[in-house]
Amino acid sequence: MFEILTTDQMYEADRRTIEGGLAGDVLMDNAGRVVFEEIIRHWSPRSVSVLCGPGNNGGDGFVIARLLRDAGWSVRLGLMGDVVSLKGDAALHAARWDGAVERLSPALVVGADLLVDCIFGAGLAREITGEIAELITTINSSMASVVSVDVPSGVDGNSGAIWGCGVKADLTVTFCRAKPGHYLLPGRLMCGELAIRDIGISDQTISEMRPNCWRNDPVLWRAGIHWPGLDGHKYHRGHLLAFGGASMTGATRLVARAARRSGVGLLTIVSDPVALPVYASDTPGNMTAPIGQVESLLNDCRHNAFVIGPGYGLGDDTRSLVLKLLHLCRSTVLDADALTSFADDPSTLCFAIQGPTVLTPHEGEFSRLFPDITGDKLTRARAAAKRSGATVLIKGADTVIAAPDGRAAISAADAPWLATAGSGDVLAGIIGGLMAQGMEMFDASCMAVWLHARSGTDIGPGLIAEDIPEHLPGILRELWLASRKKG
Ligand SMILES: NC(=O)C1=CN([C@@H]2O[C@H](COP(=O)(O)OP(=O)(O)OC[C@H]3O[C@@H](n4cnc5c(N)ncnc54)[C@H](O)[C@@H]3O)[C@@H](O)[C@H]2O)[C@@H](O)CC1
Ligand SMILES: [K+]
Repeated sequence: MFEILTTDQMYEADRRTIEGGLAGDVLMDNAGRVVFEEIIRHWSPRSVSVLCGPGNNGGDGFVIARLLRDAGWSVRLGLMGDVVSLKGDAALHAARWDGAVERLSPALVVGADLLVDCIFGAGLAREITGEIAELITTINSSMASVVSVDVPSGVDGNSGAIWGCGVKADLTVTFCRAKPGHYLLPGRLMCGELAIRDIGISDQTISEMRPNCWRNDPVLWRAGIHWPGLDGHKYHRGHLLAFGGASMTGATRLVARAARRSGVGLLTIVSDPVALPVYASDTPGNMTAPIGQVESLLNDCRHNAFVIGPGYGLGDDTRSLVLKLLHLCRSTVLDADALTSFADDPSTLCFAIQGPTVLTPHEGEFSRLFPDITGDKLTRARAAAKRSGATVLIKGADTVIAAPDGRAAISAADAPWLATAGSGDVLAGIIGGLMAQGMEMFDASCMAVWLHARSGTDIGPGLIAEDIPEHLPGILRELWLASRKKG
């Protein structure tokens, strides 16, 4: 259930399922039935208005209305357009509804305790205007609970964008697999609780769609974790070089702490000599080295991973050091100043990326580096990954991680507490720490985002960035114990 399908993939899965022998009207009946089940699971009987659009999303509404009425609920149904204009399975299920069909209007909202939003689903293709826009405004300002079918009407299933206006749901019931728009902002904010329900489309049909986008979950990357063996040596767990700024020392101290908590064997902070005492006194396990020794440090290939950018400072020196690191083709995480230093010349950065490299921009850094790449976050992350050859992670409440080969994951975590100073530095440190231990760049990025988000939800209000590394051992222990049980 972790795959995320585009609306076209979902249409194709429906088509193949129907071709495989499950009639379309049965599929629609199944769809309506799972929504009905979710409704009776969430609410006791009350007065319901089912709001149906002109397509198959509306067709689902006729099934839901029938099942609710058969269960004894008081149901009104409104339809956009005429019943005679309905086609295919929607027409068939409309014929099975023998209650009244009202005109779809704000009048249906009055007196209803529950609204079932079946206006538009995957077929929404243009801006919502006029009467339907007014209806949506009325829905959103009513006191009634709202269930959206497939997607909240107005939300684009592929991008999460809103076509003019959108229904704000308490519960969204979607079928088979989620779509990007369920997790990408602003769509995600419109969904409320998300229920993903099986309607009879097989797992095999889904795998034939070759999905390459997932909700970020341990299932994706847990097999790629490099747990130390009993005979493990610290050098088997990598030696990360974290490049520290001369004045903003807090950022790299957080990078270092997070990398070490993620399990890296050794860590050296390399910085201007002026700041070394600060780094050296931070915690006894950190090693330090002056930037003047960088050549000899880099000649030692046991230094197998680098993190540079947080608090490092902008400019030519940063740029040339980054290019020197990239030339070595070792695991490299570029964040903050290491990215912004290339704002005037992003193609030089992209050209230099040959080895396993992760870029971790927030939205501002992303647009400075890839000003011509537009669209939703998933599309942009994929385009930037393809162009640069790096794994690109665009941070935010809906963090997207994209690999150059097109694979992508979207974080579905609910951790607003992570929006705090230093949180991004910690994330860069975890990624670097996992890559130093040998984890593949996409897996390491996904795992780091997940650990970071889990820490955010576990710690909750009051979280400061310093808390996150300290929280990692408990979560890692859970993952480790789970891996031993499976083995
Ligand atoms: N066999 C299938 O394909 C299944 C489809 N199902 C449902 O079918 C839905 C998709 O159905 P459709 O492809 O018919 O699409 P929709 O029902 O989402 O909407 C398409 C209709 O809305 C109109 N429309 C689109 N944007 C509009 C706008 N801004 N203003 C006014 N009219 C607009 C289109 O002209 C078209 O008539 C899914 O979301 C799901 O709910 C489910 O029943 C499961 C099975
Ligand atoms: K809908």
